Amino acid sequence: MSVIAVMGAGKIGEALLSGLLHGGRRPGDLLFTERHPERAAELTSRYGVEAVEVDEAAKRADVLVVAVKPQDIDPVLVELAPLLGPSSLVVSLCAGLPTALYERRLADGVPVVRVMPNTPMVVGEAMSAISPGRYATAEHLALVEELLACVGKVVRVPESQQDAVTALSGSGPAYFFFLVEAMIDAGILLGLPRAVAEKLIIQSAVGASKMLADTGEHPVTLREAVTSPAGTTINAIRELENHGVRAALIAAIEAARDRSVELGKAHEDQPDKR
Ligand SMILES: NC(=O)C1=CN([C@@H]2O[C@H](COP(=O)(O)OP(=O)(O)OC[C@H]3O[C@@H](n4cnc5c(N)ncnc54)[C@H](OP(=O)(O)O)[C@@H]3O)[C@@H](O)[C@H]2O)C=CC1
Ligand SMILES: O=C(O)[C@@H]1CCC=N1
Repeated sequence: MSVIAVMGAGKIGEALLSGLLHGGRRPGDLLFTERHPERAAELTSRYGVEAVEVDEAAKRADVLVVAVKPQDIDPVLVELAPLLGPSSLVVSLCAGLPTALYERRLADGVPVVRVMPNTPMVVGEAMSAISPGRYATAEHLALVEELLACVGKVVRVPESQQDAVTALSGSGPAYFFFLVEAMIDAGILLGLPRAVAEKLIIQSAVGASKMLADTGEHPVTLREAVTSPAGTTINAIRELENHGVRAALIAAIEAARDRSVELGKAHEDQPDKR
């Protein structure tokens, strides 16, 4: 089985470690790098996974998963450049960063797969989209797909769609959490105890998600089934439309896509390997 090293065990890096362990990977097949010793010790005691230095990760791992913030990528690439060759596999989870950035900065032939996952990985319900760089083969892509299938669903997309994917499903869980938060606030306004409002809304979100996933029905059909003639729901829908919620969501997701593009361009002034 491949050894996987996660570089940068923050929110998504930890979600990946924990998701892979839940999905049946053994702690001995996983490694991570982390710059704060206390955080490294905490993760090792929680998951039984070894923290290593970058050179050790590059030596021992078949797959190096880069999970640092896009703003932190430059020193990571400088560190990795002398350590990796065509037999390595780099998997980038970083929003906005194109595979071409890695290819410019690492040795010729180092295969890179760009992935946009999301945090439901911690409960085995990630949505990940994967795209190969110029040196990644069908086998590399299949390996990454198999790895991510342990922690949720996987789709293959052309890399040109990754900024849109990032805005839609990478950030997507945050939009749902935001809606849930706002709906709980509405319950408080209507005089419900907070614990009751939370229970009502969270279970409604779980039920609605399950209907979307299990029935195969279009969201419009499912919404229409809730919306009785001259009933309560249509009054709420009219207010949502009056307040431009649909347009706000479209504009929000477009802004997230634009930021992803911007994050990718921020490294263009760094020197290439030659
Ligand atoms: N959070 C999410 O929902 C998603 C995030 N992503 C992507 O995943 C990446 C990580 O995001 P997220 O987990 O939210 O961010 P975090 O800041 O939580 O995690 C990044 C981690 O990388 C560490 N780090 C930075 N530089 C190094 C280094 N040189 N060596 C080792 N560790 C390092 C950071 O340490 P320190 O604390 O010292 O900064 C931090 O622990 C980003 O590129 C993001 O675009 C993708 C999909 C979803
Ligand atoms: O907010 C971000 O930049 C990261 C990428 C997608 C989700 N979180």
